Amino acid sequence: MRTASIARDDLFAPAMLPLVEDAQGGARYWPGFVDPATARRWFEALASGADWRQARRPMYDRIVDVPRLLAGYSVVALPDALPLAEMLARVRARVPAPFNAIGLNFYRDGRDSVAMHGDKLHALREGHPIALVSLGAPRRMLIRSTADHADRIAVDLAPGSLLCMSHAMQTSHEHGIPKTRHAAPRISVVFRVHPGEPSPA
Ligand SMILES: O=C(O)CCC(=O)C(=O)O
Ligand SMILES: [Fe+2]
Repeated sequence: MRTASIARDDLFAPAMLPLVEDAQGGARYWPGFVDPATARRWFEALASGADWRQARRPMYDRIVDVPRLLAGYSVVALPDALPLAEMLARVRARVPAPFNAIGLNFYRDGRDSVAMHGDKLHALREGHPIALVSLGAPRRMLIRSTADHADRIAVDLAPGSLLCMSHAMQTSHEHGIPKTRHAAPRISVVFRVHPGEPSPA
């Protein structure tokens, strides 16, 4: 397993780290996408102001809580009280895609997680990437090849970082945030291009 971990104050840290290569840009990671004060301000505003909900899903013969809180917004109806329009503009300046949907995940502690998965292709417009901003405490993401699970990368997603994953990678690879012993709260904000929704100009 390769591990991509970069200290925030590492003067020699690269601005962008390629994690996976493919014809659509693969996975690229910007550890210092925004400054720490901005990342803190975004975290506080979203933690207290987003419309968090506890989703439930069937697992075998039971209904269980999804192990994290979720929120979601269309970019045509962003609440003024949240910094999502500002975040969208910053993300689009780095990753120019017509993002029209924003999904948020709240990992309250180390027990919250997301299982290894590829994002659902029917919910993504062909050819467009996914951009993911991390806020709050760092958490480790695992990325592995769907064909060869031993081919794995671990990246410690830092607050204020941006991870961009190609559309093609949602079938060639899986990603997830495993449970961990100790973790302070983290929010991830995921920008996607949904097929059925209007896109901004
Ligand atoms: O929280 C993360 O960094 C990953 C979230 C994710 O994979 C998803 O929302 O599909
Ligand atoms: Fe995902």
